[in-house]
Amino acid sequence: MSTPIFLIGPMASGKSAVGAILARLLGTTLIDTDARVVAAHGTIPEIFAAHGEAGFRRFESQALADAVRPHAKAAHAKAAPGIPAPADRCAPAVVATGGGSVLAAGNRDLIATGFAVYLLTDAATVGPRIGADTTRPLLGATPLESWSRIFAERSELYEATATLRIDTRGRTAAQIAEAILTAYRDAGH
Ligand SMILES: Nc1ncnc2c1ncn2[C@@H]1O[C@H](COP(=O)(O)OP(=O)(O)OP(=O)(O)O)[C@@H](O)[C@H]1O
Ligand SMILES: O=C(O)C1=C[C@@H](O)[C@@H](O)[C@H](O)C1
Ligand SMILES: [Mg+2]
Repeated sequence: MSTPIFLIGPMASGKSAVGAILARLLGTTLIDTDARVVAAHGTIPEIFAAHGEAGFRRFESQALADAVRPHAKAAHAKAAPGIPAPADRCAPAVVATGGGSVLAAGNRDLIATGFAVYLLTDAATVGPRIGADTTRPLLGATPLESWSRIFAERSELYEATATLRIDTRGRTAAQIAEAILTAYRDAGH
């Protein structure tokens, strides 16, 4: 089983958009943990309203664990004597994480089992993307101020969790996906 690719980074950095292109390049479909949480539990604002941020984080951790479970199973089978190794050529899982997934140590440990790509960006770049945002409850009434504060709080966690950091500023999602694929291959995956 190939090493899974995890995309990490702040809200609107492009994890879902880049992930969809990267997955297509690799011949697989994107696993978007936010989308899985929404499919199972309702919209993100609804979840925050009903269960608080803590409830959302529990669903997020579960979605992340479910995303990597097939990989962990295959890695175990490979190590177990007498069990044939799974095909090595299957496409790696591409996982777009939620922006706050790095907050929990358990999530960071899971992400560290794969190739973790930090999509670096800044307030000037995401400003136009989050201006009228109603889908990200943490951004509230002053999205850019909230984004900047949250980014400052988490920046070190993104850096520490990443295998690779990509500066996404001034690049299209397609260019970023291509750069990740090249780095992933260069790293021997
Ligand atoms: N490199 C890019 N250039 C231009 N637009 C981009 C780029 N990357 C993403 N976008 C756009 O920015 C918006 C936010 O991107 P996306 O939803 O992928 O962010 P995200 O990191 O998944 O955010 P979240 O953490 O909230 O899930 C989307 O409209 C997307 O199409
Ligand atoms: O950065 C965050 O805390 C979040 C990012 C989004 O991906 C969603 O997971 C949610 O809006 C929270
Ligand atoms: Mg996303």
